[in-house]
Amino acid sequence: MRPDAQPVLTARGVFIEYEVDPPVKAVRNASLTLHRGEILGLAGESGCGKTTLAYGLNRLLKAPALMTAGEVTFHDADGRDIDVVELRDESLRTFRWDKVSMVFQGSMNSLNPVMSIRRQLHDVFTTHRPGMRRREREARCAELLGLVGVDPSRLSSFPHELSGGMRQRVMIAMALALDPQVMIMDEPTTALDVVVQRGIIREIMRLRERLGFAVIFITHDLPLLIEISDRIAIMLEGEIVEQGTAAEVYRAPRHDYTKRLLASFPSLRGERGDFVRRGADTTTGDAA
Ligand SMILES: Nc1ncnc2c1ncn2[C@@H]1O[C@H](COP(=O)(O)OP(=O)(O)OP(=O)(O)O)[C@@H](O)[C@H]1O
Repeated sequence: MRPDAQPVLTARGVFIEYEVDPPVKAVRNASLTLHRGEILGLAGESGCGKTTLAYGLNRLLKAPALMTAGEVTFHDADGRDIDVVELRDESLRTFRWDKVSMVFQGSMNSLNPVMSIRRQLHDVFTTHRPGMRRREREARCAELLGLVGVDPSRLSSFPHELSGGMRQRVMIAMALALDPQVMIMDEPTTALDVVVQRGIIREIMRLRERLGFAVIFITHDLPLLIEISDRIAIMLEGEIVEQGTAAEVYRAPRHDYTKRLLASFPSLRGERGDFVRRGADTTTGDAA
């Protein structure tokens, strides 16, 4: 984490329930702070509430999920604080794409199969930047694809003509389109094979360096988080039981659950950063 980093998103005392019978208390008293430009890893076993919390932070919860208590504040780059829980309609829509965007595991399957990549990327701008001229939009769409390692000639392709990894890169390009200050990534590469995963994660790290957005990166893959995160929050049964720098969590875990989680990954050796640094360092043309 950069030592002078200011908070960009804070959550305090968040409780989220699924109002089913009996009710499921999926998130209990969760508090976290995301600083500008940092990567906060959120780890924990399946069902501990990671996705529910992420949806809560981005106001994507749908019935029967309900945030029953808590505060979520976005600290905008212009100095304003935005009460995320209070956002409605247009202001909520703007917030979601402009300020905070999200990439999730199944994102790549949410591309419209009968629309070209060009049209889908252009749509983001026609909706959110109606004043943008066509030529400028086209240039920006090509630039975005280039940023995520997909050849801009792919603008003319349809989703089925791209590999899963390329489709997920397109979704990351879309999430980047409006220069968000925060990206929430929920298992963004889990459905992809390991080599493709590595390429995409390296790309995300590079983009973060270049564009300066902060990331909440959610996964049950703790070794990966230790490699890429500035700080890590560990979730257990709806609660955040431990938060610290990646080095603290790795070297001196405090909570029993964190210790068990670490012990369950015998591969946890080597220096931090190996994962991202290993292998080819640049991406040219199409990536898988
Ligand atoms: N629609 C729903 N109705 C009732 N309970 C739900 C619903 N969706 C999720 N839950 C429950 O809420 C809890 C948290 O689920 P959540 O998906 O947030 O966990 P997770 O940590 O993201 O898991 P995974 O790593 O498997 O995605 C779980 O107990 C889950 O069964």
